[in-house]
Amino acid sequence: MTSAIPIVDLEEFNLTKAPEDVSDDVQRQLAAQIIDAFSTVGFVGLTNYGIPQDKDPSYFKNQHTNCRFSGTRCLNYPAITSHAVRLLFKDIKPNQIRCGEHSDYGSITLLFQDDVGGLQVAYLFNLRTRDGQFVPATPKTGTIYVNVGLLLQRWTSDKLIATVHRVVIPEAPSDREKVRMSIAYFVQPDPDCLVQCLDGSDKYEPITSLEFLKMKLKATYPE
Ligand SMILES: O=C(O)CCC(=O)C(=O)O
Ligand SMILES: [Fe+2]
Repeated sequence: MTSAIPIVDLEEFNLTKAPEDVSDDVQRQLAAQIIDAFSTVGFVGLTNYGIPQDKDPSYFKNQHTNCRFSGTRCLNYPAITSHAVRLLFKDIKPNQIRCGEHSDYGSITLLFQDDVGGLQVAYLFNLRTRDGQFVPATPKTGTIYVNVGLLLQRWTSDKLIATVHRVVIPEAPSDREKVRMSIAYFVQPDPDCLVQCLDGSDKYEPITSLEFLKMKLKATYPE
């Protein structure tokens, strides 16, 4: 079965203007269309990867009926001109960080990136010791990049490992002199969904989706 991926036509929103010159209403309409598109695409193609055969294929879909706790983040990484480099930085080191290494919290993340590059994912040689190295997640036109989140790792008792990723400043001056934009949609199961190991093991304590999200947010943003 194929499902059409909704298209948000940015032309309508005249994004050639500076963000402060686009009215709040237009920005709100655009955000609403993007969120709507993400929640329509929903939870794609996850059955059969670490998910027991006896699970109803709609099992995950049924745990994602309410997108109120899923989040959208629009990221704008400013251009770094040679002039700014001379003024502000002595030099830009290879792999200088723009967004530090982390894994996302939810079940999956759908990420749209432009063609500037810089996103890297950890390729783990050894899952136990977590030895590995960062490799580029090169942008491909017409594709959505998907991360496995920490909650899905817990759900599948580590059969699916949460993607460790980061964003670095591109090495080529022609790339870092461009603005980089990405849009991430963090898919979160329904708040009261009880996430317990699908293989029946007790590797992780059962926890509701909302409790897990709260725990992660609290650790990231302590009061
Ligand atoms: O900007 C990107 O490509 C990645 C952003 C990201 O990983 C995040 O917001 O969690
Ligand atoms: Fe992320």
